[in-house]
Amino acid sequence: MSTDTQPLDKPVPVSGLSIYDPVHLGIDERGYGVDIELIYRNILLGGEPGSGKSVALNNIVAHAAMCTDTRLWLFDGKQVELGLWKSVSDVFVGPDIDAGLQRLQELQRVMDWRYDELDRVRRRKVTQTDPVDVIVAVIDEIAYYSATIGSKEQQEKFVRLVRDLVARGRAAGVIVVAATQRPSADIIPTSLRDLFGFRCAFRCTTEASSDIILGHGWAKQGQSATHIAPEDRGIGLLLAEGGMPRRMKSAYLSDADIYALVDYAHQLRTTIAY
Ligand SMILES: Nc1ncnc2c1ncn2[C@@H]1O[C@H](COP(=O)(O)OP(=O)(O)OP(=O)(O)O)[C@@H](O)[C@H]1O
Repeated sequence: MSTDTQPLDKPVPVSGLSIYDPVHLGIDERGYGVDIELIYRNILLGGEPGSGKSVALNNIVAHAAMCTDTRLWLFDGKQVELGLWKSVSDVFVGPDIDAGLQRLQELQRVMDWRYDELDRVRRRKVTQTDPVDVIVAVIDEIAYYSATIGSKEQQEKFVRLVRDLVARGRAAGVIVVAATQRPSADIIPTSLRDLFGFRCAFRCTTEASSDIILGHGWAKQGQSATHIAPEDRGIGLLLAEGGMPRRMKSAYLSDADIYALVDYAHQLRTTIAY
């Protein structure tokens, strides 16, 4: 008889991931896994409605939720895209610009405080051995806060705060993951786009909008998300700083998968003090 079964009254041991581990996004055209090193980076995802941004985001959120060294801050204007993760998030902001601004300002203060601490101990960045949790801030959909709800002043403030977090957050352990279904110059100005180390363009209707996500000139070189067929949901061009866009298909997590992952993340976050 096997002796390695767990008595039912004993908690099942769980172990978590780290945000310093590569994050699995999907597979490329040759069938190789697409994993990204998100630590010290930010990622922007864009594409037309229904092109697969939220499915891709869920992979990143799933990884972050499984991490015992990560805080999850979710900003979801539609509430339901990231809503399944709400119970394991540390902060969840719905369609409320005041709450969005308040939380971003809080995050900015955390970042500034961390830089003061780094400066005090003469260090450049937080590392895995520091007793500091990385904060992953996921914003879906960025245009909802920057162009749809609130006053113009509030929208501009939201963009200013996001820009500052994307520009300065990385070394302080603040990672921004942002998605938009409106890849236009007013929503994603070049100065903001260029701060994202990873950019992923899902299907776009124009070469201009594909370039707004990936960077100017890629469409002319044949790298355009307009080439992705409308029925190819979940396929995108992933660009890593300094590289070539890589065609990939994101991994798909069904709602049932997400429920199971949320349960697991819940167990992790309540049994492992972090
Ligand atoms: N990687 C994938 N594998 C299989 N199906 C996918 C994949 N990505 C997307 N889909 C399908 O496409 C649908 C739309 O995807 P998703 O919700 O991610 O789009 P979106 O770009 O976030 O849309 P919106 O901008 O309207 O929020 C999904 O519900 C799913 O059926």
